[in-house]
Amino acid sequence: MNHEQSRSLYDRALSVMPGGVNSSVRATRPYPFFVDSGDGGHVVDADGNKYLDFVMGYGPLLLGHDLPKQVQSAIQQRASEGPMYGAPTEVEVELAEFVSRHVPSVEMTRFVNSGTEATVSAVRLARGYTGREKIVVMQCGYHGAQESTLVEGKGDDTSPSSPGIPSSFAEHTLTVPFNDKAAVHSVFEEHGDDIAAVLTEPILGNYGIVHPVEGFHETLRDVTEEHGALLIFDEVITGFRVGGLKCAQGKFDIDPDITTFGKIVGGGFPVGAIGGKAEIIEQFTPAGDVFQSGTFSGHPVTMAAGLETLRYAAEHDVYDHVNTLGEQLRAGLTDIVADQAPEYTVAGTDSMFKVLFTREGPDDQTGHCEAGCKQRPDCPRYEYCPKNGSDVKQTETERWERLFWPAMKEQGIFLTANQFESQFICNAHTEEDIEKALDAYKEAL
Ligand SMILES: Cc1ncc(COP(=O)(O)O)c(C=O)c1O
Ligand SMILES: N[C@H](C=O)CCC(=O)O
Repeated sequence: MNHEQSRSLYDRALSVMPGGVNSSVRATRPYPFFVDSGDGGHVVDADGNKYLDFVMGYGPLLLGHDLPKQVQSAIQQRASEGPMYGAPTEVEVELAEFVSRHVPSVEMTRFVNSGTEATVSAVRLARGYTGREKIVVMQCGYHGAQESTLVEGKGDDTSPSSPGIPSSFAEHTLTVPFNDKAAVHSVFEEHGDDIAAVLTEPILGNYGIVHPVEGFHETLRDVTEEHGALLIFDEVITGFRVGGLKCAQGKFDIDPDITTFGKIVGGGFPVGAIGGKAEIIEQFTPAGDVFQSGTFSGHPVTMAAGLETLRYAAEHDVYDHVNTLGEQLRAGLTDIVADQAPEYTVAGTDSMFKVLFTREGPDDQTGHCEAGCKQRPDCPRYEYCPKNGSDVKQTETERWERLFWPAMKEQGIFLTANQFESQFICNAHTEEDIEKALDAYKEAL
């Protein structure tokens, strides 16, 4: 493959943008390919190379790159009527109504501009509502580029995970390993009266994919209720992808107090949202006194893109299609892995998937999971499946980034270069695409 144009664009980018990119995960080695255009389930780079795309913008593109006519027209119509006004519009109300109709726990929604903004506001809201300061997050969970959750360490021994964040932020953030019910009980025994909320992704999608073990979310729900704390589900990735329009909370039958959304709910445009029980969401200004505001919030073009994307998904068999392809791909990967790299783990559900380069360590802590890593107790390798972010951290990152990812790229398959990020299937993908991907995995593995 020729990459001359990308190489030269990267050289230009490096002199005007830090690291040559606007989000760190895009800085692939030795240099990223620059995208010229999207085409259904594919992207085409500046040198004319075409890749089968399983990054899908890191999740927002449920329908793929060619938006259906009804979505395109709604976006163009809104943009042609002036992009935004600093006054409310009907389309915001319609999207909030749609979310309330479909997502079991959501009565009211505040729209913002990114997943990060949504989790920042959700944490502030939980603190304002409960009058408490501490939050509990999962080790290796990701909630965007926000001060309160960029922490490392265990329990109450936490520190910021990036320079530039005062340690006083981390003082208020406690961590537990995902899926560790005992750690959840113990953090609440010690700090229960000070904890405003537990914030978790329902499925770890940024250090994973890691599925919840049976009863983990129920434990979070029970313990938070018992101690007067809130349960916040960060559905920025899983929202309107896992569990269809009901989201992951519908699939797992859990009733969080607050849910954060992003990605798909904006139909490919910058978005975030905080939804939940009216009594809680109404604490946001101007209805309540927890300050929340934003020039671009509820942007009409974004709202139109999100609404028409979700309407399209509701009216067509989008979830059936992407979930069926997901099953097909995970089943094929499970066979390939069993044959060629039995220590690796195939993870995912619905239209999310990942092959984790788990190792058969000296104490045999990780290993290939025959049931597609859904943490099913009947899986013969249940005990070896990664249960939390630390298990995933033990995987062979260098092998993924230096050998596997380039080998897939050379075969025209675009995966996330960072091995911890999820891969996504979109409505434009076909069975032939899945077959092509499986052939490439077989070759590259
Ligand atoms: C679970 C989760 N929460 C929050 C965020 C932050 O969203 P954004 O990148 O739109 O700020 C992301 C992804 O970036 C995410 O995966
Ligand atoms: N981990 C992030 C979201 O899921 C990756 C997207 C980004 O920050 O560019």
